[in-house]
Amino acid sequence: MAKIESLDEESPETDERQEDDRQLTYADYLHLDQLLGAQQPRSRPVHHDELLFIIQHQTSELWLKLILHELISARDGFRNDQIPLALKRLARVKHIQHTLADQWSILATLTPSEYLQFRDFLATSSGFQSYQYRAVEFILGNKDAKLITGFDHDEQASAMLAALLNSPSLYDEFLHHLSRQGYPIPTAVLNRDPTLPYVADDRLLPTFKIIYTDPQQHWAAYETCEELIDIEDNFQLWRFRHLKTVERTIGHKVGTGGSSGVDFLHKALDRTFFPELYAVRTILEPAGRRDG
Ligand code: HEM
Ligand SMILES: N[C@@H](CC(=O)c1ccccc1NC=O)C(=O)O
Repeated sequence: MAKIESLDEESPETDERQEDDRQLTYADYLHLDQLLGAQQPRSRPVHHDELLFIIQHQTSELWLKLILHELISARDGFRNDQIPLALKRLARVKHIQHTLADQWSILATLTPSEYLQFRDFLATSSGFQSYQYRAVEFILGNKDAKLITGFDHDEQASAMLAALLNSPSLYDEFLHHLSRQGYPIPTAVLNRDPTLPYVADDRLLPTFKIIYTDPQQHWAAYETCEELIDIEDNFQLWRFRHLKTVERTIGHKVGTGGSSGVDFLHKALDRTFFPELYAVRTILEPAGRRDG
């Protein structure tokens, strides 16, 4: 993951760093000059509300960066059978997701009339080109190799997306973990091509039914399944709030990214990352009526 793991690549030797530390200020540490210099409205004359639009997106990208960092670590946790660590990571992801969902109310103060006054200056740029958003979708299992080609001009983004496309998703690693714990997981699921979108497999349902029918006996697996459901639930809330914000701002106009806009975003709501965790709800029965 080029972007994530290169954070300390350029750390100076210890002596040099101690020298620097004596003068380190708040602004230095946080690179505020770069951070606060990165809001550059394109509208002319500059429209008052473009700053809101830019900051809403930049803060979203910062939180997406942290979500990705935590999800990669959670996936490692599953891979190494470290469930408490994975759950710790997912707990933080859920808090960030709440912040991201709540933050839509700030953008909702942007009226259609205001947005239209600077929308043309955005030209063909679109949230569709957010590679960190795509990376989060990939690690959660919503893979689509076609979507990588849009980032050919950005070597680091392409490398990160290719790495995530070609490696198992969070859910793939969870299923491998369950298999190592002795839960029956079909070989076809364990050996699936990780570059393809995950496809629901009903043969997993008996395993999840066992876990959900007797949580006390299967607590770690049960708790983890529910954490994953929370993550998907929160993700869907973000998608829904995005859709409703888009609807109140541009109605059914086509998007700057060339899509149909609201209708396109509506279809994304049908995507599920963990299909069997939802499907198991339908086949659950009250305790005492356990047929297996
Ligand atoms: C008034 C504000 C916004 C409007 C009108 C808007 C509109 C749209 C539209 C129409 C699309 C479909 C692609 C296209 O044709 O452009 C889209 C996609 C997208 N937008 Fe926004 N958006 C807004 C704010 C945001 C914000 C704040 C974010 C945060 C990062 C965001 C992230 C995304 C992402 C990630 C996609 C791709 C979704 C997918 O592929 O499933 N958008 N947006
Ligand atoms: N797709 C939006 C434009 C838009 O929202 C946007 C433009 C540039 C950077 C981020 C954006 N946000 C989400 O799509 C539109 O059609 O108005």
